[in-house]
Amino acid sequence: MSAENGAGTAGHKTIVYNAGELAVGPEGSAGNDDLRVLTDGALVAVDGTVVSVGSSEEITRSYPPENADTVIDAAGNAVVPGFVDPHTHAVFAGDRSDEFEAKLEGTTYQELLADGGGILRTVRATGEASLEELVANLRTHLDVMLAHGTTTAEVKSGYGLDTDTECRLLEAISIVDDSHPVDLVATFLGAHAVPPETDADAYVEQVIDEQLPAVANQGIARFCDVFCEDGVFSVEQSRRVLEAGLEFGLTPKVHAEELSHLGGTKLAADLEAASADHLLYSTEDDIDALVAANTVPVLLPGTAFGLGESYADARGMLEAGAPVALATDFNPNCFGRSMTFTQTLACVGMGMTPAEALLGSTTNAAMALDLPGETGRLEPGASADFLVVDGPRYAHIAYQLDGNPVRTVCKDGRVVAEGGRRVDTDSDRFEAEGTR
Ligand SMILES: N=CN[C@@H](CCC(=O)O)C(=O)O
Ligand SMILES: [Zn+2]
Repeated sequence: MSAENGAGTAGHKTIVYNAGELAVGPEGSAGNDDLRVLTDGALVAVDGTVVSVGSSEEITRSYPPENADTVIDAAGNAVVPGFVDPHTHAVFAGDRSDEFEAKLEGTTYQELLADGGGILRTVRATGEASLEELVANLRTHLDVMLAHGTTTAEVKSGYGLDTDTECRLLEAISIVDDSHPVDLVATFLGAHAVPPETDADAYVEQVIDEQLPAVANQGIARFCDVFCEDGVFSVEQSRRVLEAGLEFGLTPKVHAEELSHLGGTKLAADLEAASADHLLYSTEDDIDALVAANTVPVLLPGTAFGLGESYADARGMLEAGAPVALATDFNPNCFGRSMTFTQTLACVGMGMTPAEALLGSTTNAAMALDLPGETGRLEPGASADFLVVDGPRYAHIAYQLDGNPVRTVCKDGRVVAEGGRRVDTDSDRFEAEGTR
């Protein structure tokens, strides 16, 4: 279906045509605007930037496919923007699949954590891992994310809980960002759990006095996040960390109202955080505060699904005018790397429409990461990060229950994954397997 034909002169030209539907992005600036869809659509990009979108007829007349370097005949399948996953904990070591079994038998997430399991267990395994192992693990996870359509992802530190390991995690993120097609945004999450035999207040001081200056000096993290939760960090402790992060130029994010209602959503609004994430126990009042502060609600239906909890009130948030974003929350407690499964859960579990789920996985997710306004769209000026879906309509992303509905992934106008596998951009295999 795709071909690299080496026809280029100046600038690498990419063309995709015969898209049953081409999802361009929201009609307006973002948020809850309707999704703009072109039928029998096409797109052309030069050097990784979209220069034109329109009907296949118009585009192939102005830009003949034989003059392009990367040619994709979508053969009637839908084409959508690459997904932005705005909340992951994808850099860690160790395995917690036995905790999945324990939870099925009734042990709660909080009980595991209080017993030194959960996050603290991953912290022990991560502390023993070398930088090379962390880099290799992260690459493996990103290959899977990419093959499921994620072209930009946030990755948090948070399994270090000491200065050296937190910085090592951020370094791993930076190394992989430089050498993997998925664009990464790094978040510092030193306040992810209280280390064993440590007083929470004393640990908060350590995060502020030791970890934050080292992280700021390293210059990799853009955001500072906190797990604001009963039995983890209080609203006041969270505020101290986030305000200190702001002084170092790190924009706040908050894990809020995941397991109980504590006040993290209002804290996020008060600090004009980029996002407040989880929100399973947020109230209408909390959501109004987020909307007024332009803080993006990031919902993680995979976590609720895995924990057997009720989902966040996505419909209430959309009705309140919030630009609901979606994320995988990929971590050892929620071992899901697929933004397509996330969209299925958003639709079936939270009553979002496939269009809302797609906007939540593209433009709204980009807003949660303060990315430039064109991110997550297929309009002139945007990066040519797009997916060919296995089906004629974009609704197939959320509709298909049996695997990976993403056929082809293009990053910056080049094919980087096909048939569920990452491929080498420089390879010539598309000439052999292509349509021409
Ligand atoms: N809640 C805090 N952090 C993760 C879970 C991390 C873990 O259990 O390892 C989350 O967002 O769900
Ligand atoms: Zn999280």
